[in-house]
Amino acid sequence: MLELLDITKVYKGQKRAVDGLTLRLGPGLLGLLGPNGAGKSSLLRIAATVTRPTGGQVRFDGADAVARPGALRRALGYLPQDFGVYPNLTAREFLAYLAAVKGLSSRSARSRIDELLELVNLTHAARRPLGGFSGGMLRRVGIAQALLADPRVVIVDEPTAGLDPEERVRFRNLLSDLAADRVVLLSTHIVSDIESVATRIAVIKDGRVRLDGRPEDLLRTVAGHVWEVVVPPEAAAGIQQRLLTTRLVRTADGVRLRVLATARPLPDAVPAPPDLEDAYLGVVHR
Ligand SMILES: Nc1ncnc2c1ncn2[C@@H]1O[C@H](COP(=O)(O)OP(=O)(O)OP(=O)(O)O)[C@@H](O)[C@H]1O
Repeated sequence: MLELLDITKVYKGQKRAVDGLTLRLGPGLLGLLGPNGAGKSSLLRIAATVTRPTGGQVRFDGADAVARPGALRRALGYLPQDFGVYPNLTAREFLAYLAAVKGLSSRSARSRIDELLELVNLTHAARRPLGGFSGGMLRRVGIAQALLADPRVVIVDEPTAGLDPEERVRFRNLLSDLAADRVVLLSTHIVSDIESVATRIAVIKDGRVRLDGRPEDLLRTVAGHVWEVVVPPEAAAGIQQRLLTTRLVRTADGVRLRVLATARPLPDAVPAPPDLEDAYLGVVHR
């Protein structure tokens, strides 16, 4: 449905932010996972037709969405990373304004806005100016505006930044529901944001796809390579320098390290079942 084909993006005087990247998206939630600066936001801005790629094609239902972005824009809900609001408008006024921009009739906008305010848990704050909203509340307004026109394609850039744990869970579930019959593309550098909801994960680094598959494909890349070991606190730093450490927990007995290694890295190390965090770090540092 939405195809990003051999996309490159070069900003003036910079290295390639996106470097020949291809993703073909159908219904489901694709989690775009990558460290800071990997090129996630650049790619999402291109997919949302906000920025033009330096090279490559964006195709929506087979048609060129760079030359003629109208069809994709009408089908799109987009939450950019740096989402801005008008501080003097109330949540309801702001959403009504954006609904008008998107061409929704005022009657259907009104009921849709009620529904969305409820969905993002902001009904109680609907009549308050956005200037007084917390970061998490503003993020939820951003999510609501992305869903205004009942989009077929939902693109959200680091949507859980600033949300508290309860809001994160709520939001994960919401996106998972949406993805049942829509294209949902979500970028994050936090593995737990997409754990258990992504049907597909693309790990990107330096503007390239390092792995693209189901969560179980990602897990398979480190099967048999995850180890846990408890070491005295004074030994932990040295091991961390030598081995890729995916977790460190201080316990009463010492420091419990989780490390990636192709063979048993220390005599006391025991094998552990891999999780997505191990697999992601393994792919990024490979
Ligand atoms: N408008 C811009 N002008 C110049 N360089 C840019 C611009 N936007 C991004 N870059 C550069 O492109 C590279 C990729 O950035 P991008 O924001 O796409 O990555 P990201 O994976 O989204 O990272 P983050 O999670 O930090 O937002 C970085 O080196 C960044 O400095």
